[in-house]
Parts: sequence; structure tokens; C-alpha cells
Amino acid sequence: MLEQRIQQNFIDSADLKYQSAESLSKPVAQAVQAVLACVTSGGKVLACGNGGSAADAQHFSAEFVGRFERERPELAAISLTTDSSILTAIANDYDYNRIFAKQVRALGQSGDVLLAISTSGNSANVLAAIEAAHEREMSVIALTGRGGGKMGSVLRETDVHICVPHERTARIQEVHILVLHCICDGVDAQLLGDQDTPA
Ligand SMILES: O=C(CO)[C@@H](O)[C@H](O)[C@H](O)[C@H](O)COP(=O)(O)O
Ligand SMILES: [Zn+2]
Repeated sequence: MLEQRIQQNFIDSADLKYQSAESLSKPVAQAVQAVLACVTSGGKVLACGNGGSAADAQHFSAEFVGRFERERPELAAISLTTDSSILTAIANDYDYNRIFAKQVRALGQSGDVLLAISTSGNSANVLAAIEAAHEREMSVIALTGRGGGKMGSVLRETDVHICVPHERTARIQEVHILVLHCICDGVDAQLLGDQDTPA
């Protein structure tokens, strides 16, 4: 019974990845071009999200700043989920919903990219970060699910929306991490060529 349940999770996750390969390849390619244009002209990626999506933001930033699969120059990315002093001060003195927006206003500059991750598309602190990014003339790459939620309706034409066609948070997150790896892989391929076999 338990093993059957586990197998079903694997099957559902794989099925969703097959579906998403078709529907998401275009916006993911747009995201690659957007972050590439940003980091090659001196900009940086600011990444945010809650819970598992906070982990995804950190995972992505680590692969940009450190490396993905191949050696290449360091790329500028900062996760807005990691400085506990900043996070607790803003949450304590203002509101939890402002933990990312105030960091975007402090660090964001025109030409930077906000990577905004939310499976529901409705997390208030991520929505506030998008508003702050637009104020700073940054573009937004939004990773969502469940139809995009409120995030879907605040994005601009110059932003990129990668909306996973599913309702379950866990399944959506599993595609989000694949999308982030595709962005890292796409950036590396554009910078280094696509001939090398990754380690
Ligand atoms: O990882 C999980 C569930 O798989 C949770 O930690 C999940 O990320 C949290 O409940 C988040 O607060 C959900 O926020 P969001 O994806 O709707 O923006
Ligand atoms: Zn999770």
C-alpha cells in the first residue's frame, strides 16, 4: 500500500514533467535570455520565496555564484531568504509581508532581475517584492502554479511567467527545481557553448 502510494507520487511527478516540457520550454528559454542579459551587463538576480521555495531561491543562487555543472565565471545572484537579522528586524518592526520588498528596494537596481517563486502565486511577501522590483525598473521571472494566482495578474509584459499546470504544491515545487536547473544549464550553454558533456 505504502509502496504503491510512493510509486504513484513518482508517476504523477514524471507525468507533470512531460506535460510541462511542452508548455514551459518557451517561457523558460525567455527566462534564460533575461538572466543572461542581466548578468552579462553587470546586473544581478535577487531571489525570494517561502518554505520550499525559499530553499529553491537559495539553491539557484548557490549555482549562479558558485557553479552549476561546468566551470565558468561567477554570476551575481542573492537570495533574500538568508539573512536572519534582516528578516527578523523587518518582520518584527514592520510586517512579515515586507521582508522581501524592503530588501529589493535596498539592493535592486534598474536592469536587475527578481526571481519570485510561489506555488500558489498568492504569497503576500512575494507579491510585495514584485511591486518593489517594478518600482526599481527590474524585470521579474515568476515561478508559480495553480493558474498563477495573484502574481499572474500583477506581472508586466516584459516579465516572464513560468506557471506549472498543476494544483498540488509538492508537484509544482518538483517542476520548479527542474526549471531552475534548466535556467542554469541554458545560461551555461549560452556562455560556454553546448558541446561539453556535463560531469
Ligand atoms: O515545501 C512546502 C510544501 O511542499 C512548504 O514549505 C511550502 O513551501 C510553504 O507552505 C509555503 O509557505 C507555500 O507558499 P507558496 O508556495 O504558496 O508561496
Ligand atoms: Zn516541499
